[in-house]
Amino acid sequence: MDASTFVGPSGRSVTAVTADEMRDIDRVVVEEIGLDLRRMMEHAGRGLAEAVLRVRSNGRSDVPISVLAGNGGNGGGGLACARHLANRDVPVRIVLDRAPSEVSGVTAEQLRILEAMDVTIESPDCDTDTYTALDDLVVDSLIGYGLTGAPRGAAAELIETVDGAAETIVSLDVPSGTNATTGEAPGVAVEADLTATLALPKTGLATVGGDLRLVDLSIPQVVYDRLEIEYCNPFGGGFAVPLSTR
Ligand SMILES: NC(=O)C1=CN([C@@H]2O[C@H](COP(=O)(O)OP(=O)(O)OC[C@H]3O[C@@H](n4cnc5c(N)ncnc54)[C@H](O)[C@@H]3O)[C@@H](O)[C@H]2O)[C@@H](O)CC1
Ligand SMILES: [K+]
Repeated sequence: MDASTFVGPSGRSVTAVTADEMRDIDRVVVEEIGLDLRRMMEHAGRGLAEAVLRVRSNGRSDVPISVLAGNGGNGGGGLACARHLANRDVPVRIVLDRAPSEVSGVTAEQLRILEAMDVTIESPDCDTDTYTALDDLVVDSLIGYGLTGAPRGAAAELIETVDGAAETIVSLDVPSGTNATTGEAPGVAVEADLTATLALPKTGLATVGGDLRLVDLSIPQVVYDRLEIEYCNPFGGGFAVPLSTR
């Protein structure tokens, strides 16, 4: 992928990375720098919430929000976002692609916080009609760069439902069902109006529709230097920037 495909507001090129390169970045950040997933997930959740609130303030200021969440890092970022929304009295509910008891790791920690806040949490064992009646504004955090093969099970059902039901979809990192490296969809995929992608754009986003926003995870320059990935802080004095493609 041509490194100049993505352009920040200053007109400067922003390097795109494959899923494998992003995994390498995550590994160096965690293992060599000590910036752990919990911390980065908080940045992801806040950046996503800020993007969602911008969309909602743009003529949709009273609309409730459904946050679709999977069990991985992508779902955890969506759950952290939901906390910020609930803290601002935005009517928000969580729609999981599995039972709450099957959510694990750091993502389960995010879920426990929402349970303690009494945020509504639905899962496939809920009443079917309720489960699939999504709100007009949907946050898609089912699957990120960890997609393997065509979406299956409840995740696939939710992707199909959201594409038909929601007026506006904001996806985290990549639209769920889209291969982050190639942009191809091996099965159903979310059609996002806006994708809030994390740290650096993923190469596959070059061929995906909708607007694009880059959210800072606070990954230091040294990480990119160690991996010989060209990086010049694209955020300026802020923490998120719109990206365009060329
Ligand atoms: N620096 C980072 O690494 C951070 C990453 N975050 C997010 O975490 C994501 C990566 O996390 P993970 O590696 O846990 O992976 P993902 O969360 O992208 O995907 C794993 C989840 O997707 C499900 N899944 C994968 N393929 C599926 C299929 N075909 N059908 C149904 N379900 C499927 C898996 O069961 C699992 O629940 C990134 O895309 C990013 O959005 C952020 O939340 C936090 C910071
Ligand atoms: K997603």
